Amino acid sequence: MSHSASSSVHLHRDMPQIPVGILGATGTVGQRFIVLLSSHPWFVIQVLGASSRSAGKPYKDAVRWKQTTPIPSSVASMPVHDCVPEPFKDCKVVFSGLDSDVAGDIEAAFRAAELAVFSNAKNYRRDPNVPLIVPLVNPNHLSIIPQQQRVHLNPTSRAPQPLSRGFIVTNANCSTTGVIIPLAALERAFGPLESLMITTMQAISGAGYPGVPSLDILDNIVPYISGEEEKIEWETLKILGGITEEEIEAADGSGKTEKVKKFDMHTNSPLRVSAQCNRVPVIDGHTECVSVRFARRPPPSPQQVREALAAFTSEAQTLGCPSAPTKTIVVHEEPDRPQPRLDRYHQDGAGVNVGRVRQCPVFDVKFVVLSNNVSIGAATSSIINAEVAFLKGVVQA
Ligand SMILES: NC(=O)C1=CN([C@@H]2O[C@H](COP(=O)(O)OP(=O)(O)OC[C@H]3O[C@@H](n4cnc5c(N)ncnc54)[C@H](OP(=O)(O)O)[C@@H]3O)[C@@H](O)[C@H]2O)C=CC1
Ligand SMILES: N[C@@H](CC(=O)OP(=O)(O)O)C(=O)O
Repeated sequence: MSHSASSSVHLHRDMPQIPVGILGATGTVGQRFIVLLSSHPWFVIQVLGASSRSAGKPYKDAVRWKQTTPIPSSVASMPVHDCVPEPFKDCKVVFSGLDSDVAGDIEAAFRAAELAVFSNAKNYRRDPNVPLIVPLVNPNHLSIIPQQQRVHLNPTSRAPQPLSRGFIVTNANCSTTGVIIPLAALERAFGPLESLMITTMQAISGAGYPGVPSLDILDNIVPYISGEEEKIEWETLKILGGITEEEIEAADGSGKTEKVKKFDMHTNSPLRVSAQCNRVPVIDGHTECVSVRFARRPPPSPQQVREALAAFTSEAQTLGCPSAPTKTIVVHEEPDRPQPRLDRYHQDGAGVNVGRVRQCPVFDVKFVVLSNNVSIGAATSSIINAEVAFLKGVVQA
């Protein structure tokens, strides 16, 4: 596929071809899945799903294709199915780009049918047993999956039995994803963060297709995106927090104890986050202005921050995930970068761009982040999450 494939795929040349399905295959995120997966070294698109408006049609007739490359010939004539588990039963992984109005019930039905679901939708991000993973930051949160499988029993077995293969993994909101990668790099280098102020300028593709009416967004900025600020403020705590383990009394009345994992939501080092979100007339690429105060005093200098960002590597990269960017964070020195039109397709949109790192007279440092909302902000994250799951043996090839 892209950028990093040449450097890492050879490490996993023996990986068998893995059948995958896509839910919401006709949407903005679904189309990005099609483009990325059609040249993936391991994953092979086997089944496509969308609404009843699309089901029964060949993909090329169901989709309003908005990508800059043609529909891959391998999927153009594939039939679109309803989003029910049966046609997907042989898929090792199901990627979901479903509208959140319907993702909740559909993804739960797929999990119950023992399918591994990697979702972009917001529905299960707050679930205490579902990992919320930005693959360049916290793939270690996959360790909650056995607990999720114990809680959601297999409905087809006679005696109550945990799921053995079905689970849901979510990725984060696209603005959370862009900003959390440099923040994780700073925490790793300089210890806990104390306060964050984040102002976003979000692309219209974030609202799906057809999205925001042209008469609202041309020559304009809309200073409101429903639910977005709360998502950034809350998701940041779940992703940057670790997982704790507690011994509690087992619910079966036997008097035995059991270990229960919990997301710690950054409770040991309280982090205050304030986000303000704006929709701007850019097609792809979310820009975010960030000010950070560190807990440790004295704080790092802007130069130390630049060096720490540039040096940051993710576990996904060291594991050899073929879709992980070679450079997780590109640090720009030019005074007027990053810019969406110039920087959003660098590394196929799999990494993030940071620039304008400088002293903040109110907090400690401030900088600008640019991330591709439909790539690392959506489909690319799900794909890397699935790659990590295979490399860690969470999903068997
Ligand atoms: N766009 C972005 O940048 C990001 C989006 N997300 C999230 O990803 C998900 C998809 O977003 P996006 O691609 O923008 O949305 P779109 O509106 O572009 O696509 C929605 C998809 O869901 C399908 N769908 C709608 N209703 C049903 C139904 N009743 N049953 C089955 N399928 C249905 C549509 O199929 P059909 O064509 O047949 O109607 C389509 O394939 C959302 O949950 C969104 O919040 C997350 C991060 C970033
Ligand atoms: N709300 C984001 C895109 C999105 O769908 O977010 P979420 O996956 O958190 O619902 C935007 O409009 O740019």
